[in-house]
Amino acid sequence: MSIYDTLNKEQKEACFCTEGPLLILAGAGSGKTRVLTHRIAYLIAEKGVNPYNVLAITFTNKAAGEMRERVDDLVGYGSESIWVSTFHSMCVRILRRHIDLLGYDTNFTIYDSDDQKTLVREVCKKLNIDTKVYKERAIISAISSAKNEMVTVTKMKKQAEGDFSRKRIADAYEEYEKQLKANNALDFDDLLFRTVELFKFNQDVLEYYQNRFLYIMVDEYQDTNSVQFELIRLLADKNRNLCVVGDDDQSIYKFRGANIKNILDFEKVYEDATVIKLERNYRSTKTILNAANAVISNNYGRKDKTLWTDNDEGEKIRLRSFDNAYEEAEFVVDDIVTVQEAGEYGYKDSAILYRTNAQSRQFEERFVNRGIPYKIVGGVNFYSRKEVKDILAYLKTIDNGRDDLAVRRIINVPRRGIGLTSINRVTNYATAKEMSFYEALRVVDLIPDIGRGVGKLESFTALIEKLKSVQEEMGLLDFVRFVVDETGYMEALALEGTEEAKGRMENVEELITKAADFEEGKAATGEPASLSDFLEEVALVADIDSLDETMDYVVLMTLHSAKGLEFPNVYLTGMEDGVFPSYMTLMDEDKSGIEEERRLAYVGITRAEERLTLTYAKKRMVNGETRYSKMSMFLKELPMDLLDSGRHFEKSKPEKENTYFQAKQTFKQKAFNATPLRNFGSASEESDGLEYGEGDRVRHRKYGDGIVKNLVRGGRDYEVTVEFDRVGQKKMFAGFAGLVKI
Ligand SMILES: Nc1ncnc2c1ncn2[C@@H]1O[C@H](COP(=O)(O)OP(=O)(O)OP(=O)(O)O)[C@@H](O)[C@H]1O
Ligand SMILES: [Mg+2]
Repeated sequence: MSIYDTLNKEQKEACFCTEGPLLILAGAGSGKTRVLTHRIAYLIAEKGVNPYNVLAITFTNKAAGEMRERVDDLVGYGSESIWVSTFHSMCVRILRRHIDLLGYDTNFTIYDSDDQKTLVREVCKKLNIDTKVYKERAIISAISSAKNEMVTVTKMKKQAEGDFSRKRIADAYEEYEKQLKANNALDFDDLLFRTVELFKFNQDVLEYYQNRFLYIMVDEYQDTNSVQFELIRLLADKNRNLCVVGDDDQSIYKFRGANIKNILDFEKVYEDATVIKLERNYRSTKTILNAANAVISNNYGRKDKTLWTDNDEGEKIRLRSFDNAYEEAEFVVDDIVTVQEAGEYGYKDSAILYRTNAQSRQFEERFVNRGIPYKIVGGVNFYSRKEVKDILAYLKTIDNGRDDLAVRRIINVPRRGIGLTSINRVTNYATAKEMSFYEALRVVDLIPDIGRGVGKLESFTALIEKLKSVQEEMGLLDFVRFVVDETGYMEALALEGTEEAKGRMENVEELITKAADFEEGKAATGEPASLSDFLEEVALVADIDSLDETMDYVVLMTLHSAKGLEFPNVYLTGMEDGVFPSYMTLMDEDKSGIEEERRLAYVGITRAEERLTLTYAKKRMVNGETRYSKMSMFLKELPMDLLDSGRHFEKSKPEKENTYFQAKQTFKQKAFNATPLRNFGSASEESDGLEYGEGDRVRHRKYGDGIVKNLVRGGRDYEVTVEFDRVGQKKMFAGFAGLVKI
């Protein structure tokens, strides 16, 4: 039996159609991603294509990793030489090699949205732009849209002629670009835009990549934007072996410039394109699929598609209403526990989906109280936390002294008595002399009015220089540790002694663990782990990438993050008009907003394999205000015969009330007993939350086996000391360590 026998007729056709442009247009769960994987395998194993000549683009780094693994399973060799990556990672890789052609250093820094905000604030200050009139967020989004549409500063200025407020935005864009360049930094949108520029103005570089990428594949094509399309078009121009897969019904990133036209017009751009439709869904029960089809059929202007499945009818979809968000969360968490205890679905089989990140809190609190392992994807991204950004700013300063934002961020963190006046003087001097902030610091004694601050500034520079000088001699992990110690960062947190400071220390530890992982990963491929590479990886990890299927935890995330994923048991929560669809889209005259929300509902419903629960609350706090809402219009679009809406009527019966009351009591009892460990999976329901004790042998995913020497209870967690067989003694927080008794 060959590996392709597991594909149906249309899937096989798509898999074997390797030459020329190909559009695979198909609904959710029809095996698009699976076909891509098999197609790569086919190219390599059957057509003898060198893996080096294959480029596959996925939506997340995690999906890229999975695709590579699957190809490896299928073919058994070569998967490491395929370029499987997100658009952003691909562009970083290309720019690191060639961006000097555009006048940047190849060790450029990547700015995230926080850095962008800081920069825009500075730009507004410099240009005297009133941020009450021109909101920072609006400026950022105008710049971002411009870049996604490949509108340069010059072009925007031209477009803005005669329009004062657009001209102000264009001015801001210009200054923003100037500062980015001066900082040798790129924002996320630049990664794509600059790569397109690189290709457009350097024919030989473009040709090099055209000759390399003989076969190009793009997953989740419906969410590509103009600049991404241009990039693909340029790369595929010579060989035209371009295969894109997508579902116009799942286009949900319009707010990030995704252009649904890219998929709808594919056949116009590539007139000779083969189009293959996949109509059989392998993921969901008939009931779930029918519900999804019913909802999406309310959208206009879709490509006609029918999706069917041979799977079972399955359970009815449960619809539940609640008086408030508190009860909603209680029900969902309770239900997850019930099916887990009944042995029906493990924690990791259950996913809670919602429209906005803020909705996670209610669920999170209940999970913490009851000691149930869970993981929030999104929300406050680990890498957006202050302490993590601080340490990264140190590393950036060491790696690329030209990143002024990074240097200014940590010059007085921890406190060194360097005041704003001194910092401003250095900034002014740097601007006047057209040098970077750090360069100015290195010649600080030349700054005329610097005054008494000079000594402190000099010792800061001395510290950085010292760190730079030892960097070469140390491995990445040791170096990051050294930075954390030498800068006094951890010590300052330890001195604070608060719960919050302790949480921050844990996050710094987690960053160190990340460095260890990174070093190990590189070691496995025989490459050195450089600081620049590490910073690059960190800059690009989307939160979804941290999802680890081997861990048994409930996953919580927004509908946007859930794209491409599947779970046996799914809860779609907050199904209220004003929440989902969002208030903004409801108010809008233009119905395209509602249609986009409806596609999001379609994405949500089609994540479920077997069991789907839809919930809504009549009352909920939104932005600090109590809001009363009606059930979502999308719920009304569901055929009644697919729904089981029974139980919420029962709920008003006194008997049921009692059960509720009792259940609440038990929760309280448990909450009192449980140790609120963090959401890293090692929490259990026992009062101490740990399955090992002193003297036990345990296993750590990085350090291997060892023996527990000591366990000290801290405020939120245990500090465990383990003597590892391989690496000696290590101290760690239980909630992070993921130690398993052996
Ligand atoms: N021919 C097949 N035989 C058995 N299982 C299949 C087949 N094709 C796809 N599947 C399974 O169906 C599920 C959905 O497949 P996949 O994720 O590739 O769909 P998709 O079209 O990419 O979905 P989405 O639109 O959500 O991204 C997966 O679990 C996959 O393994
Ligand atoms: Mg997919």
